[in-house]
Amino acid sequence: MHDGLVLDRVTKDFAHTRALTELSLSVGSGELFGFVGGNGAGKTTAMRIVLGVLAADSGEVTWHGYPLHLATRRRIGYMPEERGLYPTMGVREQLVYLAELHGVRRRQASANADYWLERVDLTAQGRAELSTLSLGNQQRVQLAAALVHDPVLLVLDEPFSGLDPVAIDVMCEVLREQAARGVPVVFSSHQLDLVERLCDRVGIINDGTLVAQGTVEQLRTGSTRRFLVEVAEAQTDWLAEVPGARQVGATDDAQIVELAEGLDDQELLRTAMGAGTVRSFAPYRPRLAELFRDVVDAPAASSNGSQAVEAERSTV
Ligand SMILES: Nc1ncnc2c1ncn2[C@@H]1O[C@H](COP(=O)(O)OP(=O)(O)OP(=O)(O)O)[C@@H](O)[C@H]1O
Repeated sequence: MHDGLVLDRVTKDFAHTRALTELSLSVGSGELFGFVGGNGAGKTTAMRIVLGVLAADSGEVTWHGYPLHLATRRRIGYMPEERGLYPTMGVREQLVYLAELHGVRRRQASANADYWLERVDLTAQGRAELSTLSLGNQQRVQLAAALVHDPVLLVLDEPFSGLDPVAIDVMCEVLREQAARGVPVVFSSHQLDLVERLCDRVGIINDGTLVAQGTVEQLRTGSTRRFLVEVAEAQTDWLAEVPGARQVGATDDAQIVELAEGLDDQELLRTAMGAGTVRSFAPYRPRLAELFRDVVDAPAASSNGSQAVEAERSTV
């Protein structure tokens, strides 16, 4: 049995599109899981299936080892991409209403609404109609709405979009806090620097298929075919002496070298040492943004999602 949320080989077709193909991922208790993928990759569809807004064509969603039923779904804190609050209703009034809708008693609902309004720094706007708030502040209300009923699971669709830097910090703090309380937190984002900073684990989805899943560390160290090589006073074009090696990038001081499959990295090192003074030689650890581009640009990697998932690392 797996604790927390599990999606097991979830597939979803729309009329002319396969949105998800055997998507499997898990988010354990207290884990912050970042869900990244290009536009139309299938993130929102997967989240809607977790929420029960959409039904999967096949596959299963479980919670602590059992099918996710309505009572648990009511206890999910959800921030939908299309932000579904009531524009003409007062801010505080709707937070209380939403908490009650999720089964919280009136007195507690009021206390929770006040608490979350303060946390997102909107106490002064509590009586205002939602639509009179700026978009970023409406987004802060969305966060409060996702949390006002003390959720057991948080599912947030692009929670950071449109937030100012202060609100981003508040969001990060709140997500970390919720995870520390044991709540599994899954959120999608295109801000990969934030995902990298914040998440325990990351899943990369491309065209409805999960192409990599693992800790940021696992993903970054996964591509051992690339090396950072710094050779001082090197003869020009020393790399040409190593068959199957090519430069794919550079930093200020070093070359990023990719070795073809099956070639010996020590051969690369020996040639580098013969060419000049080797100041550094290490596996190259790409940033998440770079990994993402590589994974999304590689058609072969995306065509076999299950293999990539089992490997728990990027295939690039
Ligand atoms: N209700 C729908 N009817 C038909 N096709 C849909 C529907 N909802 C989503 N799709 C299609 O399913 C695919 C996945 O869309 P989805 O919204 O899940 O992607 P996403 O990863 O959330 O993208 P974005 O980052 O742009 O929000 C897309 O090809 C989309 O056009």
